[in-house]
Amino acid sequence: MTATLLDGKATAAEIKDELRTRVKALAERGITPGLGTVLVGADPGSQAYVNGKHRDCAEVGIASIRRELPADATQAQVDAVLDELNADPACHGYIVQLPLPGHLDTQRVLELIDPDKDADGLHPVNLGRLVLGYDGPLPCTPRGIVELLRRHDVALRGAKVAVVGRGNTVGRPLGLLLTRRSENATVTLCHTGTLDLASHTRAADIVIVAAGVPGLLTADMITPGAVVVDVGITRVIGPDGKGRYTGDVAAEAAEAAGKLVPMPGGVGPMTRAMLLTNVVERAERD
Ligand SMILES: Nc1nc(=O)c2c([nH]1)NC[C@@H]1CN(c3ccc(C(=O)N[C@@H](CCC(=O)O)C(=O)O)cc3)C=[N+]21
Repeated sequence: MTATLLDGKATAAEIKDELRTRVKALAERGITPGLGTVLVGADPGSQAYVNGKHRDCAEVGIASIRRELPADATQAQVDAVLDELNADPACHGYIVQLPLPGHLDTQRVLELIDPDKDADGLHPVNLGRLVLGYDGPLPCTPRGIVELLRRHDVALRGAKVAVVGRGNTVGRPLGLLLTRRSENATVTLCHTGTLDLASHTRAADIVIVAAGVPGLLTADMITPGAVVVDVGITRVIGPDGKGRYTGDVAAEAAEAAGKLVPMPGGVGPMTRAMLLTNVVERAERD
């Protein structure tokens, strides 16, 4: 069997079309949504991601506010940029590109973001709102996964979902999102240390792998026909000596799935579309 691919790139393009309409409606009210990015250092991967976000903004009519600091920026310099964006009425939401250089305090930085401008939905206040079931910006990758499944009629209500990975950006908030009353999935939150991990993934209708371990999910770990979502994105050096990104789902597991959200072309483009959505939603409340 060959899995049906759920095309995140095409779905993200649909969402961007919808956002373009909403941005036009905002323009009639004299509002231009603005997304800020803060990049510290010159890591080529991070630069590429940030460039992608600004391209996305241009496509839908969101204004880009770009702040770049050198790799040796002091904590005080970073703090000053966040103070400035928090105070800037043209900036409806912003993100600080992670990971930050090791000498900076990531927790402090994330806590300095005004929770109402937290386009990533990763501020402790917003993760707390998610726990409590209050409204707030939702984390982009979990929201993107739920939106992609919804738009492809993958039922969550009553589904058994195994999430592999308990990180703060994907696995843990995804478990919270999927168990909300509006989704009503039954979630088993696993990690690479879970005893007999395969027994949990085999029992699931939907397996979402976000562990950052290339090839972790093998064919014997799923029930044939299951829905499989690959969230892994790890840079590896190929046999040709060139760098490339690889997911957490082994090729044979991708074959055995009924539906597959692939990497690339799946969760990544949806994450970016949800970042734009968070900013437009915030601007609509102006
Ligand atoms: N504060 C913060 N927020 C983030 O959301 C954040 C971050 N830091 N640090 C790094 C990770 C990684 N990330 C990706 C988003 C999209 C793709 C993506 O669109 N990938 C394409 C392939 C690459 C491309 O075509 O550009 C795909 O999967 O098809 C990848 C990775 C967001 N991150």
